[in-house]
Amino acid sequence: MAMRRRVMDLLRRESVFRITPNYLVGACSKAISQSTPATICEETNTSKSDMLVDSFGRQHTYLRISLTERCNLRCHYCMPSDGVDLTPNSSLLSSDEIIRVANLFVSSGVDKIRLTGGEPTIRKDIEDICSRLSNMEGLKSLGITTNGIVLARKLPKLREYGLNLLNISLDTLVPSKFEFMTRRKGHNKVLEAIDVAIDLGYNPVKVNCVIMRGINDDEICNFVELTKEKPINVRFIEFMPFDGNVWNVKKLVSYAEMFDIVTKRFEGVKRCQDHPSDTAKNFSIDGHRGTISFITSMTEHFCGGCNRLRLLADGNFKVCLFGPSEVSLRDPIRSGTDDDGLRDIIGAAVKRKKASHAGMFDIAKTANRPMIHIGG
Ligand SMILES: Nc1nc2c(ncn2[C@@H]2O[C@H](COP(=O)(O)OP(=O)(O)OP(=O)(O)O)[C@@H](O)[C@H]2O)c(=O)[nH]1
Ligand SMILES: C[S@@+](CC[C@H](N)C(=O)[O-])C[C@H]1O[C@@H](n2cnc3c(N)ncnc32)[C@H](O)[C@@H]1O
Ligand code: SF4
Ligand code: SF4
Repeated sequence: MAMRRRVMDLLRRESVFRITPNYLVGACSKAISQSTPATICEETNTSKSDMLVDSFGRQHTYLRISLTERCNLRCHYCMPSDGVDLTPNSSLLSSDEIIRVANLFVSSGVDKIRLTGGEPTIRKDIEDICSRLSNMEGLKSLGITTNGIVLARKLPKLREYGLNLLNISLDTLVPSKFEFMTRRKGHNKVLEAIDVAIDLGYNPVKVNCVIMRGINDDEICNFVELTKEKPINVRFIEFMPFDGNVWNVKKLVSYAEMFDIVTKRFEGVKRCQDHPSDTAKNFSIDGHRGTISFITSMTEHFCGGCNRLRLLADGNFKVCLFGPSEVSLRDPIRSGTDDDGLRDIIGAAVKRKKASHAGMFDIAKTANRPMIHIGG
């Protein structure tokens, strides 16, 4: 039975990955480019549906799926110091439920899915989920955002199962600071994961770095230095407020300030052409193999080009990272609602999406979930 499923998987994958079957991409030789999603799937004729267009005309094509509320780290900026309430396992979406919901989105025009969490790599059925998602007709990119702790070991298989976008979070190059920021050990494992990802051909490997004043703002130039030799994209992220993360405007280092720090030290910093739905403002630096970016959610939001929706591990659907409103898809699924009924619920929530977030001071006062529940 297992063998039959594997053969069926391979056959299906071959028919989806007609341009470059993923398992035929040479392990080290061929880059998995984030800008050429054709390496994972050819263009399909998936129709875009009104369900995913909001009242401001934004078409949502990117679904972030949180696979778990659990994590093997405890980052101060994400996880409240006294932990979070965990949803009982029976109330989390099963892999079949995730695939059913993802299918609804992909058949309505979503072409990019990112897995997140908590820490998505600790979910036991992650390989099965990746394999089933990457086989979906119409899905062009399947990504993950991960802390990298167990990635070096798991990445070859995940890549084989269709994972073609990789963002790894690393906030410091100093091991003792890593232990302070994450309340756990493992700095060397994250560095190893970045190198394994480069060797496997992910290009660029995106490195997410949340900058907090007095904690790691002194390392900005060291991270930029890293892009000289490594083909990575270091993304400096403005610290954002979420429930329990003791955000404070004094700890926020703005895009303007970070940019100033970088350009005072490095010459030849040039703005790249960004995609309208990018979260990041991207820059190349003369003579560097890698690039740098800034994610400016607080001081220069990018809501006008927003194409993102979120499915949380407990089955709640969230149309905005900072919007408190959520609607359960799990409950209707478990009470027998058919696909049309689910589409109605999703479409109505999308239509209620606001034009932009409320501004950093209002966000800081609004009840939302802890970041670890939302997944970024
Ligand atoms: N304000 C805002 N921030 C976001 C959104 N999506 C992601 N982020 C933040 O951007 C940072 C990086 O998130 P990632 O998980 O790497 O996702 P991404 O930036 O969409 O990644 P790419 O697909 O590589 O562009 C995190 O701090 C996220 O919380 C969004 O829709 N709005
Ligand atoms: C919530 S994590 C989940 C995925 C995975 N555990 C990881 O850390 O990459 C997703 C992203 O959100 C970022 N993040 C978490 N809390 C944040 C905050 N308060 N402000 C800005 N980014 C944050 C993390 O650095 C990470 O890149
Ligand atoms: S940022 Fe990621 S690694 Fe850190 S606590 Fe949150 S979910 Fe875990
Ligand atoms: S804050 Fe909300 S509207 Fe703005 S980019 Fe993020 S998810 Fe989209």
